[in-house]
Amino acid sequence: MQIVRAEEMYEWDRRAMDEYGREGYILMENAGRALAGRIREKFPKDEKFLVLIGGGNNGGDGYVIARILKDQGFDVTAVQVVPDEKIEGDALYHKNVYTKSGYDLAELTEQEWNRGTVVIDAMLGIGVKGPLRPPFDDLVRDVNLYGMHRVSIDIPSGLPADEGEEEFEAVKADTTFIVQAPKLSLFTEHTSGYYGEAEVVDIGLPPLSVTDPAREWRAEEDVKEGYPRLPASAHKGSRGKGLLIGGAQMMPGALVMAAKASIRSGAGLTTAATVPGNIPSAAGSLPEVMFMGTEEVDGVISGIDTDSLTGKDAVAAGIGMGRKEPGRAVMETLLKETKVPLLIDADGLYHLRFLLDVLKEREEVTVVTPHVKEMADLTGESTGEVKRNPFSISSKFARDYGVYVVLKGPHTIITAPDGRQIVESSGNEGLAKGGSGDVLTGILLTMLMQHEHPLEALANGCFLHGKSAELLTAGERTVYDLLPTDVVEGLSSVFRTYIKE
Ligand SMILES: NC(=O)C1=CN([C@@H]2O[C@H](COP(=O)(O)OP(=O)(O)OC[C@H]3O[C@@H](n4cnc5c(N)ncnc54)[C@H](OP(=O)(O)O)[C@@H]3O)[C@@H](O)[C@H]2O)[C@@H](O)CC1
Ligand SMILES: Nc1ncnc2c1ncn2[C@@H]1O[C@H](COP(=O)(O)OP(=O)(O)O)[C@@H](O)[C@H]1O
Ligand SMILES: [K+]
Repeated sequence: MQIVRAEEMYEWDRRAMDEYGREGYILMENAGRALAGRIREKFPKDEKFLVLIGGGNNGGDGYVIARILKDQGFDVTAVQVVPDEKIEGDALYHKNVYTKSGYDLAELTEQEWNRGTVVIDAMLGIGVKGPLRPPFDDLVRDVNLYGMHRVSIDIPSGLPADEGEEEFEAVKADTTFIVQAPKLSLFTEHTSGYYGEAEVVDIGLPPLSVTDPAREWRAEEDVKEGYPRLPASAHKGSRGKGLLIGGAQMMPGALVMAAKASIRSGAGLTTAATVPGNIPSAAGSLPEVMFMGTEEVDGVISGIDTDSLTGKDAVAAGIGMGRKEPGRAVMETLLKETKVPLLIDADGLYHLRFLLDVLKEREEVTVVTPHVKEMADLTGESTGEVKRNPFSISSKFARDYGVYVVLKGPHTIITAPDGRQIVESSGNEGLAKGGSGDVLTGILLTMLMQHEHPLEALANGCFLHGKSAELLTAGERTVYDLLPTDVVEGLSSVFRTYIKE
């Protein structure tokens, strides 16, 4: 499903009209009808609806919804919250249809606020600009104040559609029925909560690609389709030989979790390279994994035998590695000498910020997997800026350095060097625990070895990781007690439910 900026949504609508011969008022009828259909399915007939209608096309959708719900016998009070001269074009057409149907408009009184049980917010859509002007400033506050179930049409009124906006006041919706395609603000941290439960409603616009390069929200079905099959003739070489490098003396756990995740997610053979002191205990808990000692200074990795890179299908480095000086040279060697896909995570990202010129020179596939803070450190932006602009900041970094970026969070944004983006939303707050990222690294290492296209590999890996958490917390675990090691074990159910033929 395409994710759009406001201007791309307008472009989609414009092309539907200008190039595909669809009339604007018919598109609005279709939109309102589809939205009313979802409202009807969601709410019982004894609800009392208060429809608030603004002065643009969002209000036009509101007129259609109010009419259709009334046609079908629902208890609806409709209020136009702007003066008559503000209603124009397709919205005016539908206002006329509404009034010719014999339906009234009401004044917004205390009584109406108290009578309604569901408020339909069709005041402002993606056309909102700047701080709210009267009467919307008070109306938005009132909608949030009264105890009705709040249903926003397309977008909670006042909320920006795109990323980047810092100051706004908006309806805090319980439910948002998004028109045709999700907007960027559904995925950014400071705005996504305003949508409440969000559902995208297909209003029947012709399928046109309006985002270039593509920006896509992953659906579960896409995962199965793009997942490489495991033939009966598979052997360990064909499933991938991976190398994981990390783990300082005080941090052996990260590497153990990543290695376990790597073999559980299907790697043929995983080798873990770490400081020699960690090997006896780690090897005891992971009999399927091969271990290799690195050079060591002060308990951290200070060098790696580059022969160990030969014969590998992918390499992941940086987890639990520590931030001491010797790590930087190790990362530099890896960037220069790894001729297969190289994934860099955690402390590896810390060192990477001093090696950006080396990164730029590197020609083979490189993946970085930062969370927001690591992304901020890599780019020199503040964490606030990264949170507000995750799409554009990821995209710029990916293009500038020719890398794949996995910006982790509740909605993980995966960007290819050409700017294509996939949003993976599986997972839940149970994953907000030290070690979740290490598990993801192990899974992604395996995915990179088994998929033809890195973008697909990364999206599928994030799906396995997130879905494992979801399935576990739907069953025996809760978001409170879920452990990263559980997520590794939970991979079996994800494969059984979503991947297996
Ligand atoms: N066209 C499409 O692609 C499709 C559009 N569709 C639907 O149309 C919606 C977009 O409609 P839109 O473009 O008419 O804008 P919209 O959100 O109604 O706002 C404009 C109104 O808001 C006002 N206003 C703005 N800022 C304000 C502020 N700060 N404070 C106060 N007022 C402010 C502005 O007032 P003005 O500046 O003119 O005084 C004007 O009256 C979209 O969300 C979806 O629901 C779908 O049906 C199908 C595809
Ligand atoms: N609230 C959340 N909802 C969904 N996924 C989450 C949430 N919090 C964290 N995650 C996921 O958990 C992982 C955490 O990675 P990271 O921040 O590197 O953790 P750590 O460094 O502690 O291992 C990422 O894949 C991220 O997408
Ligand atoms: K709205």
